[in-house]
Order: sequence, then C-alpha cells, then structure tokens
Amino acid sequence: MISQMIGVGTSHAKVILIGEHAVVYGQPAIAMPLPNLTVTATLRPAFRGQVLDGNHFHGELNEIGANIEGLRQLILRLLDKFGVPDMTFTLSIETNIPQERGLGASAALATAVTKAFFNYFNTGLSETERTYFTDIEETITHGSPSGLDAATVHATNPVWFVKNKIMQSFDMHLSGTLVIADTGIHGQTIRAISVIKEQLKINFDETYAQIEHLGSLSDEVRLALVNNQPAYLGELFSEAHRTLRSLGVSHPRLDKLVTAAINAGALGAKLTGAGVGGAMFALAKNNNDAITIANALNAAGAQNTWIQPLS
Ligand SMILES: C[C@@](O)(CCO)CC(=O)[O-]
Repeated sequence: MISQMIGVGTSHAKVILIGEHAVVYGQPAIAMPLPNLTVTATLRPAFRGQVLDGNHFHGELNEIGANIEGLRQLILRLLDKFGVPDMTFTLSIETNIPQERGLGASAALATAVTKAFFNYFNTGLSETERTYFTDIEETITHGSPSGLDAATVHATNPVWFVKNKIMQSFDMHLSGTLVIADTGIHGQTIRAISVIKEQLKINFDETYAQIEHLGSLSDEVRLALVNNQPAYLGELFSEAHRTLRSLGVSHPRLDKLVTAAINAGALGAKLTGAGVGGAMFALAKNNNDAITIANALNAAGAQNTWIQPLS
C-alpha cells in the first residue's frame, strides 16, 4: 500500500441542544457542531515504537492508561485494517476540546484518528466506515452510545437524529447566541445512563413518560429553530433541564449555572450531554447578552465559557 509521509485528520466538538438520554431510548435529538473546538491527529512513521503524543497523554500504545482503552482498541483495529499491525509510528493529538464534559471530545478524537490513518494510507473514507471506526472507540468509552456524538462531530449543520433510523442535517434560521459553560466536573456518561436505567426499573411508567416528554420537546425545538422563535426555544430548553434534573442526571453545579444564566437574562438554559457534571448552555438573544451571561456564568464558578452564534 502506498502511504503518505504523514496522515492528518481533524474533527470538532458538538453540543446536544435537546434529546440527550431520551435518544438512547429511540426518541429524537438535535445536536450541532462547535467548529471552534477542534482536534487534529497527525500520524507520522517512526523508527521505533507505537507512540501516542497528546495534551492529555503521552506514551507507548500498549502502556497507556485504561482511560483511553477505547482509543487504543481503535488504533489496533485501524492497523489491522491496513495490514500493518507492527507499524512503528508517532500519533500526535492536539485538541482544545475539554475532555469528559459532554462536548463530544472522545467521538471527535476517534474520528480525527480514523481520518489520519485513512489519509496516511491514501484511502477514501466512507461515512459508514467513519461511523464504524468511531463506534469502536465510543462503545468502549461510553458503553452503548446512541451514535449522536459520532454523527455530529463530523457534521457542518445541526443534526436531527433518531438512533439507528434518521440522521438528517437541517438549516436553522434562529437569531440567537449560545453560551456554553463547563462546570469543571467530569461528566460521567456510563454512570448517567445507568441512573436512568435504575429509574426505569423502579418506576417505569413515570420515567418513560419523562423520556417521551423529552422526545416531544425535540420536535418542538426543531420547529422553533426553523421558525426563528428564540423566546419559545428558551422555554423549551429550560423545561428540558427540569426534566433531566428530575430524571437524576443533573448536578448542583449545573443547576447553579442554569440559575445564574437565567438571572443574567438568558431566554433558557439546560445541561448538555450526559450530565452528572460536564457542561450546560444558555440561549442569549444576541451577542451582547451572551457576553453578560458568560460573565455571570464565570462569576458563578464556570471553569470556562464559549460563545457560539446560532445563525
Ligand atoms: C447521554 C447521551 O444521550 C449523550 C452523551 O453525549 C448518550 C448517547 O446519546 O449515547
């Protein structure tokens, strides 16, 4: 196989606007790309070793910590696919996506690494293959992912997603700005998913009704995005946060940031991603309001904030 001197792959973060958790049970969800938070993987041949060199880890592939087992398994599968299990290389990873905050860092990393290998071996990468390889990492890191993260870290538009059924990008026409804030606490996808599984065991009817309610909020959010109804959209986001909180996947720090955003003039706010830590976002009317809200979030203890216009 003819290879390039180096192989480069990039991908970006995502924010789930609505439908997290409910998407695991077949309800629709909407997520959008965050193009300013990116990851770049660069694969270079080396004289010895199979070395990962990233901001969050450095070392031999076989000695790397258990927290990146998903990435290790993905790389082994890629080496296998290209028939070079013993290839010696350095894989450099540069990223500004915060890890384990529900912003798609692991799916973005898996996609960037997959692209770097395909690029190195001069091979076209189909969407099916990209999803297949990204899922190898995601399944180990997150248990049984819905596929929403994997779909959105490669998208250029918002994605309407129903597990194993629909993945559709759509245009929104909303005047408004998102302010995303990091609680500084690691989100815990596997734990958060099991919180809801437990709730279903204890009280199926009520829990399932809440999951369906989140699904119906996704329908409404899509309409509000397309019809430019920011005030209504804000209410829908806040209602989703209340529902996720009553399902047990919020966190006092997330609730504090949601309240701070609303008090600072946000139209609505909610956690995003799996919750139990991680990130939240607020919807601001415009960029000026977004700055005021970001300041309020920082004052309320956010570790970091990002402003993302919606139009
Ligand atoms: C909690 C969840 O809905 C989102 C995690 O980013 C899990 C999933 O969709 O796989």
